[in-house]
Amino acid sequence: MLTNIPGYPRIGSQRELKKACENYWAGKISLERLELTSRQLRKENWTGLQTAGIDLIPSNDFSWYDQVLDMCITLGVIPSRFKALQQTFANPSCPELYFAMARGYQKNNFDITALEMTKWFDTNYHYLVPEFDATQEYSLHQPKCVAEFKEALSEGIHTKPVLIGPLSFLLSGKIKGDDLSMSQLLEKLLPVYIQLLASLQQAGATWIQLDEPFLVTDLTSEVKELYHHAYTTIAQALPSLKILLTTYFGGLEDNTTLALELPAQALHIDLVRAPEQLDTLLAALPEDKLLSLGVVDGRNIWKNDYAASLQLIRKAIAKIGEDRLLLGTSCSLLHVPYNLEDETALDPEIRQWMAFAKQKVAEVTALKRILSGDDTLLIDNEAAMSARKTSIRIHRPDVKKRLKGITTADTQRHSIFPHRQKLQHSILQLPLFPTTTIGSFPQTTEIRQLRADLKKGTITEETYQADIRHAITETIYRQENLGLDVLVHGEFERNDMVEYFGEQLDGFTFTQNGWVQSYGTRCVKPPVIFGDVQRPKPMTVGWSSFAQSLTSKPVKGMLTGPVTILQWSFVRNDQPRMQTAMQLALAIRDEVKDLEDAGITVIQVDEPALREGLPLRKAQRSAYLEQAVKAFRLAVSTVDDATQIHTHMCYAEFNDIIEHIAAMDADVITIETSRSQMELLEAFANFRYPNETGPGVYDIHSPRVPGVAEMEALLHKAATLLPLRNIWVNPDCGLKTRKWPETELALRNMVTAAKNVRLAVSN
Ligand SMILES: CN1c2c(nc(N)[nH]c2=O)NC[C@@H]1CNc1ccc(C(=O)N[C@@H](CCC(=O)N[C@@H](CCC(=O)N[C@@H](CCC(=O)O)C(=O)O)C(=O)O)C(=O)O)cc1
Ligand SMILES: N[C@@H](CCS)C(=O)O
Ligand SMILES: [Zn+2]
Repeated sequence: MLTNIPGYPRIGSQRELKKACENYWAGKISLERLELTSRQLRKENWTGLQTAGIDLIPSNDFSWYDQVLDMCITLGVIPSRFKALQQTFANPSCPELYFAMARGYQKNNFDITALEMTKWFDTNYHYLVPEFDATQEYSLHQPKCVAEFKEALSEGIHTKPVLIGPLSFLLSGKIKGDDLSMSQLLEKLLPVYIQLLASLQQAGATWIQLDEPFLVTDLTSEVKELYHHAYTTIAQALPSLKILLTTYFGGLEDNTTLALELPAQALHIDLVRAPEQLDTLLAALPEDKLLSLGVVDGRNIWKNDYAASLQLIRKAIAKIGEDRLLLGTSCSLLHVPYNLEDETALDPEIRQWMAFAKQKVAEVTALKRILSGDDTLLIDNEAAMSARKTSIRIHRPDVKKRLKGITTADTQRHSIFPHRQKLQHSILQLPLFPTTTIGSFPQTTEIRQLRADLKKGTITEETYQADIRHAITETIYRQENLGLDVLVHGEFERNDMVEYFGEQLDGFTFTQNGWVQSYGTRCVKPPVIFGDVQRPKPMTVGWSSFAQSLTSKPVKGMLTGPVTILQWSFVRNDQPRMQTAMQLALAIRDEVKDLEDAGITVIQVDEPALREGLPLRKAQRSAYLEQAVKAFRLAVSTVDDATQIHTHMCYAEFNDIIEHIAAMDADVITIETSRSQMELLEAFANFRYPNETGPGVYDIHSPRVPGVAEMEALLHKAATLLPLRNIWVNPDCGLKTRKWPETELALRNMVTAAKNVRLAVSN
């Protein structure tokens, strides 16, 4: 039985890659230095996996920014707006084009927007969306997967190159224009894929992993046909290729036959998300196919329950024999932190229930050793499992009792929206097209350093608080000078919009170095929910009240919603997720009430991850959405009609969930729309969404400063889609990743654009 890891984290155990890339962008280090760090990180991963005893060690799971973008560059899927830049930087080893596609490019007389970015399935990882159009001609460009395979070989390590499979690549992208069908596109891409696979084979690769996570989603018959066509064509062109067709994040369900019919030598399945699929697969597996069992959870940080895993593995052995089985993690370990050994401050009781990437790899090999008779490993594991089940740290009867007592009235505002809107307009007295921001302002090195100093003990809590108050004061004045209508305090006291709340709630613990890549060089440190959640005391009221005391303009209270806290944490797996979400909702509800009592008239409860949590299968979606909406409503419905509730969402498509967005009944929703040129707003228009809406007018992921005319045009477009009195003006998302100069310029342009549009509509 071979052991198989579908992918490993790449940011570096001490975030070395993040630092190297950011220093390269800032001109502080050379390309050679960035490449050196990258090579060191790859080598560390490969040797670590080899030492652990893994047979199928992934390569090409490394990326400077994103693996989907890597594939775009490799196959030449480059939007026409980058062509001139491509010619300017003709040297293939120059990463200027690569980073420009990721981050936009606004220098040397170029002004090019980045590729759109969106969620990778139901994860907090974001990928860059490939743009396909009829004019593109595809060909192989700098195939990094070949280079990395050879690099590993030169280190004496034979790896398994990992590529996104042709259909998942195609389905993760957007076809621009009506003159290119999916099948035409596939016809153009396939020869280049084949050429790429042939190059890998020529370089000596044996197993090649093709990731096809779309196989766990609902597929049309056209797409199923394309799957057949693509894989048959590849197999005919390269009959000796050993393809490990890899699925994850769910079960194959109605795509089981399809997945088994595709000519691949092995199929990887996720038995953490969908253990029930094992029986079907074992019964239907063709005799010449191998099955890779993903039994160790690649999406969470809990220790593997060996007894449960062994039951699945033994069943598979009994049916098809050890030789036809591979054993591994459910998906790439990209979604978990590197190494639990680095966590010296974790409570030892909770720590013994956990496993990070390095420990998960060890779990895979341990399972194999137990199968060959090493029972000691099993005994330790059983002790950890039973300690967790019986720990008194987990259960709080008062929380469970409060949850049981929730009534429908607790999830409903007192009056319907039109009544609330009238009241709020008369109190807030805002102009048409009111301007606001989404909450965070630049988290400068100085602000982050303050927190680092506080942690190290080199400054006192008093100094920290005074310096944060100073940052808030400056930011309130900056916003007043810019002429914004509804202000924010800037979120300077927060390391992260979820971790900050996790640190203050009971039932959570948090790590020192549990970083996980979110997009590009941006990482998050998800807190860990291990038990019943409760708010011991107010979390944000002091900062919000202070900010409000500085100005006569409304300052939005700023909270993270229950579904987003759930989605961006590592969640306990001993009760249904939605039960945890409702506990979180009660904690946020208490905070909302305290903010209102403190005189905050506008309160924003962010739910950017509401869509991320959507089940991948349509049949399970409405149940999830009903519960998610209920959790949001429970969190906010405690307020009076006069208090304006905002919510915010980014990285979301709204077409298929718009009725649930409406059911959230937030007085104002701000959304990310600029990268898609307001395309996302059409869902709101088609549904005649009744409440107020702030479609983002500029992309905050890029340092690029949008011009007044550009934002004005977007607002005019919004005005054709929504009632004028309902439109707010704001960026796509928070500004924490930006620098102050570009932020001020962009916001000044945004306020001018709003003023121009006000004038235009009043004439
Ligand atoms: C809105 N988004 C978020 C998502 N998920 C979250 N959990 N949070 C989000 O905000 N998902 C969707 C999007 C993804 N977007 C982002 C945007 C920005 C970041 C980001 O900026 N990440 C930071 C790390 C943030 C943080 O926790 N900072 C801490 C520690 C900072 C640090 O590195 N300190 C240094 C010392 C100080 C220094 O020299 O700078 C150190 O420890 O070495 C803090 O501020 O205290 C990032 O840099 O990646 C993430 C997702
Ligand atoms: N209030 C948060 C929302 C991010 S999705 C921010 O502004 O950063
Ligand atoms: Zn956002």
